[in-house]
Amino acid sequence: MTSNILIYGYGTMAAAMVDGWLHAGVPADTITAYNPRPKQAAPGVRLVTELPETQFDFVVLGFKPYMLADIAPAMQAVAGQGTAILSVLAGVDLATLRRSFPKAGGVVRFMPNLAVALGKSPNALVAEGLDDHRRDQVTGLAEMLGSAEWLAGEQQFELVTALAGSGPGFVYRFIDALASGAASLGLESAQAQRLAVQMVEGAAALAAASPDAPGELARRVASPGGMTQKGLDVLDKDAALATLVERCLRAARDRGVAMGEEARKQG
Ligand SMILES: NC(=O)C1=CN([C@@H]2O[C@H](COP(=O)(O)OP(=O)(O)OC[C@H]3O[C@@H](n4cnc5c(N)ncnc54)[C@H](OP(=O)(O)O)[C@@H]3O)[C@@H](O)[C@H]2O)C=CC1
Ligand SMILES: O=C(O)[C@@H]1CCC=N1
Repeated sequence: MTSNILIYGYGTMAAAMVDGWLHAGVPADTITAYNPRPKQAAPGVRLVTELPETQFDFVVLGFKPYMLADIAPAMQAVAGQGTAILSVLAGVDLATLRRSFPKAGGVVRFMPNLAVALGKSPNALVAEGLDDHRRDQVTGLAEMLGSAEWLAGEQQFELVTALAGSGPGFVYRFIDALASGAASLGLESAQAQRLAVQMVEGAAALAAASPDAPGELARRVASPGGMTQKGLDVLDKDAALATLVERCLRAARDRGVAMGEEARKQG
């Protein structure tokens, strides 16, 4: 792919996407990163602190959602008819993006997670105004970072963001809880953390490779009358874990809806 890409706001998420694209073979000299303050960019990537005056094929919005209304006016020069806007901004809907970039060729909500750096992120996508060629290119850019998960509509985008975008944060909490629980029960803490991380990596790889659902895999781990079932009984009592996780996803989703509302009012 020879398209040129502007990263607008080179923070944690955008830098991880750049790492993923470089790892997948995107030439570094096709990527320009704009950040208002100087930063170390990935090798070969041009980092600028003044916005270039040229137009780009893709512009990735990598700043915080609440900044959109202040930033968009200054961006019109880089986002013309030939530009697709790729927004990772949590909560910000297509209509707000469209209003913010009326001259752009199309707008895309592109929701990744930090595993993009390893090419292992599910990437949720919805778009407006893209022609078929651009849509194929967006699919290709997403697949380089993991997978391209086009959604039929935008209604559940905040829930998908809570699950697949925020999700690593929730899994890290669970890994932490496993490690600190084992440490409280007597295991050396660095060893507990190592074991917890490797166990989750293997368990996720097995779930990804298996045709069976996670529930069935859990059943297989739990030998009848054995240890695992006793542990699962604790998680399952009064649907404790399921209830907690649903509350967690609802809270994250509702915050996304609220952030989108704020961006809509400002825009
Ligand atoms: N972190 C994650 O896992 C995920 C994040 N997202 C989304 O990614 C976006 C960025 O989040 P994240 O990377 O975590 O946050 P960061 O704070 O790491 O990144 C924000 C970036 O925006 C830059 N910035 C600040 N002001 C401006 C400006 N006026 N113009 C251009 N850039 C500016 C910051 O520069 P400086 O550091 O110099 O202030 C920084 O590089 C958010 O919209 C979030 O919703 C989506 C999915 C997952
Ligand atoms: O916490 C956030 O708002 C962003 C969206 C998904 C992950 N991080």
